[in-house]
Amino acid sequence: MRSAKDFFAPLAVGAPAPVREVPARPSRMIHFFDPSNEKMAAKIPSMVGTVDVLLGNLEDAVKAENKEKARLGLVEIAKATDFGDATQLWTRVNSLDSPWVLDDLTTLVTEIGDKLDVIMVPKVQGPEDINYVDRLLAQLEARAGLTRPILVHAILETARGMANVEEICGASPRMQGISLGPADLAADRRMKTTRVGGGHPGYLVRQDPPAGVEDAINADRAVFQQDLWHYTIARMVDACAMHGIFPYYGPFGDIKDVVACEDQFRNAFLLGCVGAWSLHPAQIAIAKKVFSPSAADVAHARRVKAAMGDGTGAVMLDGKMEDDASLKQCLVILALADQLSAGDPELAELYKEEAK
Ligand SMILES: CC(C)(COP(=O)(O)OP(=O)(O)OC[C@H]1O[C@@H](n2cnc3c(N)ncnc32)[C@H](O)[C@@H]1OP(=O)(O)O)[C@@H](O)C(=O)NCCC(=O)NCCSC(=O)C[C@](C)(O)C(=O)O
Ligand SMILES: [Mg+2]
Repeated sequence: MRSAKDFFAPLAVGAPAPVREVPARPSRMIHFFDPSNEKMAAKIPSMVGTVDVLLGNLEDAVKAENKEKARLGLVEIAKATDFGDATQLWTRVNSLDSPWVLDDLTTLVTEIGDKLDVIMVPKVQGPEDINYVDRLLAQLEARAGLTRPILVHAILETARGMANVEEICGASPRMQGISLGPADLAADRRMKTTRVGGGHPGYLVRQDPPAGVEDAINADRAVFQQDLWHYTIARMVDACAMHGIFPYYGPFGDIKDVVACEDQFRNAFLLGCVGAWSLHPAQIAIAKKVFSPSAADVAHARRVKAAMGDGTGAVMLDGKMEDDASLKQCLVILALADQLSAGDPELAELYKEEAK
């Protein structure tokens, strides 16, 4: 067991000191691209400033024969691109049991460690996986002479990872957040779906048989599709909140179904997630819309704040009781609105106009 006193000590001589608090930077959409795909890679420099996070993916969805090309392609893009303040650069390395991950980490940290904000680690099973990456990153950061630590993001995509999610979140001060990996998690749990995220028409609740009708069992009865991911996302959100790190919905594979994508993203937003992945340019605007509070919510939060004075007691507003706890929810919305509008003049204008 590591002593609490040592938790914030660097894990290698010469490595930068770990962060005490994970920086809360906008990350409404983590935009995935394959650096070995020349057409896709060519678009990346022009996307800087239009997305919160650009993520060079080296793992699944990159062909085995392209793993090295993807790694070197990411190095080239990172060296040639100024990401500015508005866009972060992340990567997803190959899984820890793969033949590629050691070279992924060694090459990326030593070549472009100063440009990389976060390394996403797939298929994390428990805190031991984070401990391994934590020490290795410290050694590589020291070798590269980095002055700020690279943060780590875990993907929740195994049943064991799910069972250990609290320990994973608390395994290192580098832990920045967790994303749901619904496709691998479904396979590992032996769920009987064949999709990348989203719902399923077979997972439903049916209205009771109507009374006083012949053959009531077979009568027309409304069905309500249920959310397959509710338990998983809610547990992930609690684990992240408990450790002061950020939860994210992951990918929505039905690129053409922009309506259901928006619904899935919004469920995650309402439950506490700060962002989702965009796999295709069409999903960027959806994530931006969903993970930025609406102007109406911001205006309402301001009214509650004004009505609540010193923040204690209870008041009536539009027929509803507001008190210390509803004010706290409103302050979450206002803090997010302030954070996002600081880097986005359009949002700043939207929130300002509503306030009038
Ligand atoms: C879905 C695909 C195949 C459709 O690709 P496409 O070329 O067929 O689509 P398109 O509509 O024809 O593309 C239009 C234009 O957009 C470009 N484009 C297309 N996508 C992007 C992009 N992401 N970034 C930048 N540009 C992009 C594309 O190159 C094209 O350019 P063009 O107009 O010049 O011809 C493609 O979008 C893609 O490969 N996206 C990334 C997929 C990916 O990263 N998957 C892995 C993450 S999900 C996952 O791993 C699961 C998880 C968590 O592990 C677990 O649940 O277990
Ligand atoms: Mg996966």
